[in-house]
Amino acid sequence: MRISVIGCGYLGAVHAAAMAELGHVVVGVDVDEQKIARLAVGDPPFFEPGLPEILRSALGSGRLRFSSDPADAAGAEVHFLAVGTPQAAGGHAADLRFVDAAFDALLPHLAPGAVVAGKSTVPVGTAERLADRLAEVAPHATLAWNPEFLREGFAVKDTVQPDRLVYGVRSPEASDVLDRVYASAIEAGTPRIVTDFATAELVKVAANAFLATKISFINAMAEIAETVGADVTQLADAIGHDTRIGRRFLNAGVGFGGGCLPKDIRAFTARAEELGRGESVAFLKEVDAINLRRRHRVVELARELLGGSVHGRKVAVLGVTFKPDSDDVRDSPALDIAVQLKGLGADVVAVDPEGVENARARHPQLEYSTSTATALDRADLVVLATEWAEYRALDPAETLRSVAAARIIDGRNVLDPDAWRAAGWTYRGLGRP
Ligand SMILES: NC(=O)c1ccc[n+]([C@@H]2O[C@H](COP(=O)([O-])OP(=O)(O)OC[C@H]3O[C@@H](n4cnc5c(N)ncnc54)[C@H](O)[C@@H]3O)[C@@H](O)[C@H]2O)c1
Ligand SMILES: O=c1ccn([C@@H]2O[C@H](COP(=O)(O)OP(=O)(O)O[C@H]3O[C@H](CO)[C@@H](O)[C@H](O)[C@H]3O)[C@@H](O)[C@H]2O)c(=O)[nH]1
Repeated sequence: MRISVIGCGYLGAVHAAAMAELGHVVVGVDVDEQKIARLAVGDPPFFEPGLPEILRSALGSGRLRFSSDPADAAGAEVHFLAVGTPQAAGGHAADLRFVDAAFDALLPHLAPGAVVAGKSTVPVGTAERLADRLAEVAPHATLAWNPEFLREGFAVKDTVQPDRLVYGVRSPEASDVLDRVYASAIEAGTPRIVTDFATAELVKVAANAFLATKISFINAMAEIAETVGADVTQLADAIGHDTRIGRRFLNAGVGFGGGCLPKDIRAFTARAEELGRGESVAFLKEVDAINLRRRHRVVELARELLGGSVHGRKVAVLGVTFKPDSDDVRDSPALDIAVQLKGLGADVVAVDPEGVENARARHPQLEYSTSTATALDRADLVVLATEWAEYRALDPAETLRSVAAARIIDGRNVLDPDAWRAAGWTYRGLGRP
């Protein structure tokens, strides 16, 4: 099939390359010419495992190209909208300017029968508004909403083998077109839910709200565990054995960040308030508040371990990305902690295998390194903030030789407290003794 993908960021670039790998003929369109130039030569502008390989393979096959001109999307049977929907400046609602601009730019290029399939995460009601506009301006085309559930770090696998497909449609024809796009996943047994626009939009934000709530639930338990000397990791293991609860997304620590969960729960709350249903999701404000408290808790612990003040003390912050295997620093708890410590006068050196460039662009006031050894050298305190494999694998005895003082805060509860204490470290986790 001929496909266009409008917006080639973390979602769109992977979607475009994966669709071409599956045999479709794809054009990726983005307003960012630098991004397009890099993608066109097989050099992804961000880190995502497996993306360079499928990108180069798809470009080599001749089935994938990139453009900054929306006119190049003309002729596609399906146009996926994958532009950003960030938190609006000064508020909590989603900023839909990019969706509207991309949609408007696409309108003159829609062939008869074309399907415009929204992938971006949007407030409920957006699809209906866009469908009404389409009916006025390009009645020969159809709108569908096809939310995306990929996780960064696993984006290629999640795109090719999604857990489920959700189509918000108004006609069986639009659903049939999407079935042809996803034929290989459907043949492999991927469940598919065909529904209306509002349900499709809500499925996406409900899924992220649930995941965020699960994380904040366990972090709330961590707060209680800290108070009574209990161990939240054992608590999570124990409740996670109940298959109704499940162990996944019960890792207590510095909390959730990224370009999705934080902004999506805030936008959901803002939209529910607009609809006069703010009370239905009022708990999401608490989910957000618990999440942000965990970052402050690390800063508090740092002060405590350094005798009341971090001023002038060297703190090695291990990790700046919001999760491992990504270079994404949007709303990253790790970076926020580094910034807060720096704001209190600490001599912070932040280290990360992939995220330093993005972090520096946002917070140039911090000192960065890509070398763990440099960061650890004569540190008064080590904060493990993002659980990259190389930080999880640190050897306590060897690490001890680099630092000025053996103090560590394990912000992700991934180290073995006994091993670190046995090597002479003052170890503090979050919600574990
Ligand atoms: N990142 C994820 O893991 C993920 C997963 C599922 C859903 N989503 C949702 O997908 C959407 C995109 O997220 P992202 O993380 O890829 O964002 P991103 O910021 O990485 O990418 C958005 C891209 O859209 C481009 N763009 C903006 N205006 C444009 C226009 N008028 N025409 C063409 N391109 C334009 C930008 O230049 C940018 O490259 C958001 O709604 C997000 O919530 C993201
Ligand atoms: O037990 C856990 C699990 C995750 N996290 C944190 O939660 C955040 C989000 O993690 P994850 O969901 O794996 O990353 P994303 O790539 O942001 O993916 C989420 O957001 C995407 C964008 O909407 C959705 O498509 C995905 O389904 C949804 O998982 C990260 O900061 C993690 O460190 C925890 O603190 N504890």
